[in-house]
Amino acid sequence: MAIVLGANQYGKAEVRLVRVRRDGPRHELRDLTVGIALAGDLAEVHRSGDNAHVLPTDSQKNTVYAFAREHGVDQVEEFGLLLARHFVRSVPAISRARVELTEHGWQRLGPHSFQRDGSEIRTATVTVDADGAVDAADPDGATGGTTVESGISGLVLLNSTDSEFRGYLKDRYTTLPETDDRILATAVEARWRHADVGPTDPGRDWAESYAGVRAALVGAFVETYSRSLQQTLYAMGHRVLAERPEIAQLRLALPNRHHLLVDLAPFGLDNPGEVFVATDRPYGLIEGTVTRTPEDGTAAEDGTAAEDGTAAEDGTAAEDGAPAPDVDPAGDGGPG
Ligand SMILES: O=c1[nH]c(=O)c2[nH]c(=O)[nH]c2[nH]1
Repeated sequence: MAIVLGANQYGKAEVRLVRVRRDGPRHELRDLTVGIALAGDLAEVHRSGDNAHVLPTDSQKNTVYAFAREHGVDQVEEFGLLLARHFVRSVPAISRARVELTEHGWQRLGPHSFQRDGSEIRTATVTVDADGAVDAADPDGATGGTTVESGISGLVLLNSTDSEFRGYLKDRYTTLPETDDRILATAVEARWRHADVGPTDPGRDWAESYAGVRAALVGAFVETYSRSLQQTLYAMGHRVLAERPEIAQLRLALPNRHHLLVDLAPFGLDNPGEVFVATDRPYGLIEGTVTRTPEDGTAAEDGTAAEDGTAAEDGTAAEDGAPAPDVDPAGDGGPG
């Protein structure tokens, strides 16, 4: 029985980049964490230690900083495409580059003063393979080889009413009381894939798209009378796909940040939905993908539609499926 090298990739993780634009007295700040993973013809370094095909991860890190200086940093998707295309085009052994970007927000306090935003972060994962790295001047009609997935994490939302949970299945272990009025709170973890990003597609308005998706998610959460967080999840995903034609698919992971009504009777007090304990664990975790039905209508309608969780066969780790929620020890959750 032969022993062979399987999937492999390598790169620099968690490159911390802060870019200040000082064109005038009013500075602009971008704060990113960038991860790079390169895959391709890398068998020899694993077998014999021959490094001829290996661009050092140190060089990859330097490229991030150099590109930030040379090209600036505006939209994370754009910066990711720049880097991913660069590695596939310039390193002969590399046939696929995955660049993961996380943007940490800062609010302006003054012309050169900023306050770090709360837990909300914007993300992008850009993957380019050889088809996606064709010469910009001569794309030859190619459209494959590039995927851009944008996302948001840590968007904490709360409705203090218009949420109920009742009529659920009960077995001998069910103790949860039904409720027709509860707090519904979650920290939205969403990832969405942009449709048809071609190999030379430079021209999207990523900022407008991100703002639009975020607004659709928030709008649907706020406006949906919720009978379950599952219903709210689907309403959020549905709103995004209905309003944003550029989005092909969206995955959501919604932790149910349980808020339990405190029993104040021992103190001779009533509690008409006013005093809650926000529990942090365990918490319900509601996950789902919302996608477009193909023209032939073959998509499963029973919630079993493919989730892109299939193993990649190109020597790279599969990374899809519903996004993992931010498991923040300080986060909320609970049994209710
Ligand atoms: O919206 C909810 N969905 C559930 O599946 C569930 N399960 C539970 O205990 N509470 C809730 N709430």
